[in-house]
Amino acid sequence: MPLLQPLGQAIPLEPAAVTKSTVADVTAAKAKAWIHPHLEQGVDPYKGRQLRAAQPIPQGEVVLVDTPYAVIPAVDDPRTSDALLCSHPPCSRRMSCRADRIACPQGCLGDVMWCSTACQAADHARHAFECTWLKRFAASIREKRGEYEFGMLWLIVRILAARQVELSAEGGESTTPDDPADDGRGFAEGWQAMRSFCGSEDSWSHAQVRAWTALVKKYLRHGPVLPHPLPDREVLKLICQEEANSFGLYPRETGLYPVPPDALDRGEQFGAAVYPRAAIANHSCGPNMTHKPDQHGRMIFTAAKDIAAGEECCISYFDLTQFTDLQTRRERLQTLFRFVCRCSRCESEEPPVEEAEWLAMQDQSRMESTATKTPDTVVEEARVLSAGSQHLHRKLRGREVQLLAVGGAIGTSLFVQMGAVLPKGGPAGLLLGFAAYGTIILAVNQCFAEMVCYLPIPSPFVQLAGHWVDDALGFAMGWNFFLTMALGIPYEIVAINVLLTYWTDRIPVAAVVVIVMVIYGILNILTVRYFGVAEFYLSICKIILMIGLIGYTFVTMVGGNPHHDAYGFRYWKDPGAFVSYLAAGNTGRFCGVLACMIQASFTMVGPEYISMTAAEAERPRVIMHRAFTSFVWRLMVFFIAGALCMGIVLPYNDPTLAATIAGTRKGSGTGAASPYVISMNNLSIPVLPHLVNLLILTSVLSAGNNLVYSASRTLHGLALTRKAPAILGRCTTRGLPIYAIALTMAFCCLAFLQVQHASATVLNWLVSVITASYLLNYFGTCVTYLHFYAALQAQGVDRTTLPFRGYLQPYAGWFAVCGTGVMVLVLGWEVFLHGRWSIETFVLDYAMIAVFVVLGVGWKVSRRTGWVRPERADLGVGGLRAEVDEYERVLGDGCIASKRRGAGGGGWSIGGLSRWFAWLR
Ligand SMILES: C[S@@+](CC[C@H](N)C(=O)[O-])C[C@H]1O[C@@H](n2cnc3c(N)ncnc32)[C@H](O)[C@@H]1O
Repeated sequence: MPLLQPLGQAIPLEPAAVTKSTVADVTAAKAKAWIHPHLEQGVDPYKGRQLRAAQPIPQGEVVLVDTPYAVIPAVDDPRTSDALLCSHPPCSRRMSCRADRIACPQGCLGDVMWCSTACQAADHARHAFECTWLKRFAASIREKRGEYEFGMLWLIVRILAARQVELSAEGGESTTPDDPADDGRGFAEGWQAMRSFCGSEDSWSHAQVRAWTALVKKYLRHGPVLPHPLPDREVLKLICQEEANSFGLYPRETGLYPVPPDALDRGEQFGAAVYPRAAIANHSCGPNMTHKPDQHGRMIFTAAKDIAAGEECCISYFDLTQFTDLQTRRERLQTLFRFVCRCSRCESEEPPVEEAEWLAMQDQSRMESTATKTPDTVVEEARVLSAGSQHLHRKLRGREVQLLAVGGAIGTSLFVQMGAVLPKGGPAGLLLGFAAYGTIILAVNQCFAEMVCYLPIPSPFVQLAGHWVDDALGFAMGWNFFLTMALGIPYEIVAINVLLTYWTDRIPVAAVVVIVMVIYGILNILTVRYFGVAEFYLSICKIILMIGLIGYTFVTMVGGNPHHDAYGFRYWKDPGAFVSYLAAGNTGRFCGVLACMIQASFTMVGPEYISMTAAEAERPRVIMHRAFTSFVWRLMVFFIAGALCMGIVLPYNDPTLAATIAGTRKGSGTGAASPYVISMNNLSIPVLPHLVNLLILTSVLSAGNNLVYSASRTLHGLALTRKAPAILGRCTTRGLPIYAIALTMAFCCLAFLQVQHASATVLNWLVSVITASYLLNYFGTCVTYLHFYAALQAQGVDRTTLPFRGYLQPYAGWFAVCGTGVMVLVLGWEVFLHGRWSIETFVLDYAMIAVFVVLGVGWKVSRRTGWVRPERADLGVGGLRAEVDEYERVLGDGCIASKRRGAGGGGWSIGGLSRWFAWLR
């Protein structure tokens, strides 16, 4: 909805608040519109008409006073309301419930009142036009459609009434379109001005236009109840224009910028109106005019700063005290006004061009299908594609989401790192540890799924924590997520070094780190154009590699190896299935399984990767639903099967594995960290170990590059939402968030730790810190879920109406909170055992908890953020849910899908590979 806010929320306010207008000295109370002599009209190629200063206008001067063409009150209960407005438009004064008020003798509607008999008499002809309509429809529209739609329809009826009055004054003759009733400066008046308003059917979504068409047919058709001359189509156009141009009337001024720290919001809406001249003002998030209605409903624009000659004069369409960061402002404008703001403030805060390149790259893969679409289809798609996605484009299909999510979730840890706990747990301990942690990640997945399917928006778990629990939790989770990725970069660099030593250990460690840093720097600074395409292929490689390794295990265990040794489950018997780790007997076995569970909490990830694609999924609820239900099972197969295979191909006491973990052996070949590669060498298999090592190496290299990109953009996003220093939001002229990239790249330096310490030791350090970050992210998300669940209950929302309903909730949520909470607490359990205290291990395992708490508490105290009570939680997240609902409804009608099918669109078409991955639906 545009300037008119939902009327049902209107609450009477103190009349004194409006009477403090400063314009009294500019024009007498009964005066008509007044335009500053230096104000003129212009045209902007993107925004359309605009107001601008022909000559300077000093701060504090009134720029425009405009009288409403039509105005309605926003009323809860007319008997007690102080928000009633005198129905005679030129008066439109606000009336207290204690004042004498004259009601309609026909009793058409309680909201219709006049302040005096003179106003009633003067308004006779105009009111006669609406009276029958109000009597006939007002109550039923209010009841069936709600206050908001009633307000909109009534405003249209009042516009038609004003037109009728004009026509009778003109003796029934309409002014011709070529006869603009303006004042010599191009400012049209009356109906003529109304018809020049922007806003047509094309500006609104298909579903919205259909809904309005139905309203026109039912309530606004010309006839005896509503004797106007316009055909339905013209009335529909009028609605589109009214929605794009009407003003909400608020007691305090809108648009003071920069917003003073102690600024009040603009108060409760008491009415809505359309103004012939004021509607020409465009929006700016850093406006140079404030606006406020006076006690006669006239709209007053005042210069909030000195306005230079030639400068555009803008107001703010929403309350700047409430919508502060780029994302929420954009969301607001998109939801209510359906345009992307091009003001200088937004442009300076815009995300870097690189992000646009990443999106454009995704577009490339669809060019084939787009080329065959009709212009209609493209327009239709463009109209709805960004719904709820906050300006990301909804273009990813099911299998692309699956591939990107699988690709993000499997990598170094599954191929290499898991082997580190085989000597601690043994093959059965490894399998059990992964299966046990699997139950926790399943519960975590249930929580992610229910919330993300409900609100598939960008970075959902970070945004929703801020909206539904406390902004401080959102802040801590945002930074924690950044750190998870940033610390992952040196982890990948160290892993590259370890994998390289398979071929040679002659390259100095520092040289490897520097070379990789240079590669990442160049790739991230020069271009990201081919980044997504590369990720797509690499994800496929990773999946093929994992399937290949499972196949390798099966083939070799049944004797398909150069030794013709059908070793089967031999290593489960010799040296054994379990290891008694750190203690004898069952206690030791339990400790072994626990160590494997902790490794699993580093390796088994996934729900967050699905969530990160939510805002770009084409049919978000269908795709997310499918992805969450099927993907985790598929992933569990990879992880559980991976744990099983690792325990089959290698005995837990393999000397090469032990030496690699300890970092004690030198010499070519000993850095073959992957248990699979070690096993291939043990079986004297030629070539294959080199190939597998190479494949692992490329996937690790790409993972690090991906992390530099994602972490720097997350940091940039935090800066734009004022959750990080503003300098990190700055971009180069090419739109590169250079400071965010620089800070992210600084984390690479941690990889230099290998110069002093064994690579395996550094890997373990980083794994400890990152594992804590992962777990804290899950913990925060599951806490958010429990709040979401409580809010649904408190607000009477039936969970059966949700797009995804998790099993066993809220118990699964509690299990996930407890499971991840306990895992975070036991991460460093070994140091508490007798004789194993190590300050270094303790700090590495628990530092992230301290960071998380300090971040959250610091933000809470400094920003005085509030804990959101379930009954007050905004489940719609500022209209985003409604946007997604509408988008899904349009898709449900087959609007896009059928047109695409008709156009022969074929999904992700890189080399036709998607056909081979059809099973990833
Ligand atoms: C109330 S009208 C303003 C006058 C309008 N430019 C005209 O030609 O009549 C609102 C419309 O102006 C455009 N607009 C206003 N502010 C804008 C901005 N900051 N960026 C882009 N478009 C804007 C949008 O199309 C919006 O729907």
